[in-house]
Amino acid sequence: MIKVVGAVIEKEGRIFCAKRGPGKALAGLWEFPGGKLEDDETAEEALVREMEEEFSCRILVKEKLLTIKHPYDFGTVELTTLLCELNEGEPQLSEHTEMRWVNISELPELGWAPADVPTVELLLRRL
Ligand SMILES: Nc1nc2c([nH]c(=O)n2[C@H]2C[C@H](O)[C@@H](COP(=O)(O)OP(=O)(O)OP(=O)(O)O)O2)c(=O)[nH]1
Repeated sequence: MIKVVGAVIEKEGRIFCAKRGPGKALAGLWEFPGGKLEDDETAEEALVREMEEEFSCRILVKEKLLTIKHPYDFGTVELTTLLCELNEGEPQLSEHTEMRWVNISELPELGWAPADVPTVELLLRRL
């Protein structure tokens, strides 16, 4: 099981979305930025670390949204999504090809990593 955490960062009704870079699993699909948990790390700690490493910004975790298992051909991912806000700095692009702040109602228009779809649906229901 590959444990992964993703940040649903909200600002004024928009959500921060990132497009996975080339040469990785699920390249070219949109995701909630984050990554794999390291040993002995909580989901919250992993997410704060990943946002600093990949986007050079500091986030504040507000609440857990959901945990879902998704079987891919390379293994099963257990994705936990956490609702967050930006605390310090603006996200800077590094490993991803593109980043966007998207209105919640427009989230379904992006091509999402399959494991992210239940979180997108949850956000739409909470509108
Ligand atoms: N970060 C992230 N990964 C996701 C999401 N949805 C989803 O299926 N995944 C999958 C893609 C990858 O197989 C795995 C996360 O790997 P990653 O490549 O982002 O993690 P990482 O930065 O720790 O990885 P690494 O390249 O250092 O090994 O989870 C999502 O919303 N965010």
